[in-house]
Amino acid sequence: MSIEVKICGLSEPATLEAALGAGADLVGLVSFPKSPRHVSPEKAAELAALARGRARVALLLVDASDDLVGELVSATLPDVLQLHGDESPERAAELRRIFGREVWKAIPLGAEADLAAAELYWDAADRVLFDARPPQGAELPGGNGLAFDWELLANLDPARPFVLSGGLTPENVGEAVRVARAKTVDVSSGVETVPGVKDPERIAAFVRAARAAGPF
Ligand SMILES: O=C(O)c1ccccc1NCC(=O)[C@H](O)[C@H](O)COP(=O)(O)O
Repeated sequence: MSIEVKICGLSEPATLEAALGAGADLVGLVSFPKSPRHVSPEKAAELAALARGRARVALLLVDASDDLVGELVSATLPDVLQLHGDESPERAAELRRIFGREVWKAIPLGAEADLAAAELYWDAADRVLFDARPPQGAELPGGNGLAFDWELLANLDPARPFVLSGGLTPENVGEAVRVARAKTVDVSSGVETVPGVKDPERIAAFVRAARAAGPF
């Protein structure tokens, strides 16, 4: 099975097309106003329509209300709700039940002890997305371009459906996949020239490098 690739934080039709053309399996649309990748419901609807039938669409949410989730789901018809805030297992399960979408829960990893949090979500969510724990006081809960020690995942039950994320780049994704034994990878900063500006060549290079790394 080839490595599944998600390109996150797409905000313009041209770079979304670049991700689709590169063969991304999923595209991520961020709804978080503090993010340089934030898109309005209208822009998200435009981008999701371009992706439909060509890649799955993940909606990035941070402790969003039912009203906001409902507005965004109606606008984008996403395949995945990725929860990147402090959503509890109960909230994750509730959103999955209400909106009938796959739910991925982001778990910040800084040390081995952080893995325990993932155990709470394997039933409540469809996948756990391991991302680097942001520094204290960071503006963003994700999209920081920070990597964690991939060895932390080396002993994870390979049957667990997880996504490897955090500080990945075209240059390091191969090693990351092999060390973490990841089947799915996710990137945002590593395919940008400046925060929020995706680079088509780096997107293509990332997809190529990820595909070349698997299957292991
Ligand atoms: O990307 C953002 O700006 C963002 C903002 C708020 C919550 C989540 C966000 N991104 C979530 C993602 O899935 C990113 O791809 C993931 O955190 C990895 O980011 P990076 O380390 O920049 O590749």
